[in-house]
Amino acid sequence: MLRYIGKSIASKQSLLNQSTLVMTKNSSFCTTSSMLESKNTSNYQNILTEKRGRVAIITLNRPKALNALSDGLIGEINIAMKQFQDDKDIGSIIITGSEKAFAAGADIKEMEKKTFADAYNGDMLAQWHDLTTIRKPIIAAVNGYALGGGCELAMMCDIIIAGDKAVFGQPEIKLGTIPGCGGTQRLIRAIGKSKAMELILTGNNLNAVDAERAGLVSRVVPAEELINEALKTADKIASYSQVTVSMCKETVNSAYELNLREGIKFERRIFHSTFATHDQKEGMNAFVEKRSPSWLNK
Ligand SMILES: C=C(C)C(=O)SCCNC(=O)CCNC(=O)[C@H](O)C(C)(C)COP(=O)(O)OP(=O)(O)OC[C@H]1O[C@@H](n2cnc3c(N)ncnc32)[C@H](O)[C@@H]1OP(=O)(O)O
Repeated sequence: MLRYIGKSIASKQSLLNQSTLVMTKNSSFCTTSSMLESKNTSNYQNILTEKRGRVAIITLNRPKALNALSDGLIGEINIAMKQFQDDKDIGSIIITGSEKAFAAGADIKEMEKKTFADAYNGDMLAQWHDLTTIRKPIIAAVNGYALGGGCELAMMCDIIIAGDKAVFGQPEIKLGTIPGCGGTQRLIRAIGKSKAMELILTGNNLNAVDAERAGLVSRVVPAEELINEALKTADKIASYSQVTVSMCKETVNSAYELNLREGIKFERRIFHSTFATHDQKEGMNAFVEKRSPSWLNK
């Protein structure tokens, strides 16, 4: 499926389509308004975190710098992600920014004076990739600018939902450098070589509608509806068996690494292994008995 419709859409379809029928019957599914809320009380300087029922939300919070992704900000994202990864009550994670900017890229002021030795010896930007080790589904809810590292951060997530004013781009060429956090690799996989090459070589931006048409984002919603729409999707995913959701995410992501034959075989083996879980028995039995499933591996 990934090879036909792109990762952002494939992840969403794969994770959502498991059982629409079951979801409509599932009493544990809660609407965003009825979900328990708990706001962040920790000492983060650059992000806010909160829980809404089984969904965690990380909000980038450097408004004066348009959420430029400083080392400190990325470090805090990694700490929060790890905490939510370990939190059994959380089933999916949303990462978002402000109405003006998801993130305007890596922090240029922080990078400006670095030498090659600083960059190389410090393995600059390497810590960003920690995000890709998180096994719970991550939705990037993007309003405003997602440029450079901001676009790359969104592409590291599993699903991108865009507000209608969102703007994507890889403007590094204008700064005398190149994308350094997966942009040259992930963008080409998301939208194909010609479009990716044009964006990266010109530094031009892509608006939300064009980003959806190109397959970079799974859907576009009115800017003011972005968080609610992302929450509905995240909440639905979080209501399924967590072990199955993680298997699903891992299998979809394997299409990035494997050729078709290996990928199909890997998928079949993971599919087989779902038959070792309680939740496969429960899900199928609930369908047969016309009742809502009660997942064990929440
Ligand atoms: C991984 C890598 C290598 C990278 O990501 S490199 C960075 C790629 N990103 C970019 O090149 C985008 C840089 N930003 C911009 O082009 C413009 O800020 C935008 C996004 C078009 C918005 O323009 P405006 O609305 O006019 O806002 P603008 O006044 O430029 O920005 C507001 C503040 O945010 C700061 N800012 C914006 N993007 C920043 C960034 N990437 N790094 C550091 N500061 C940034 C900007 O310097 C300004 O600060 P100050 O008020 O102290 O001057």
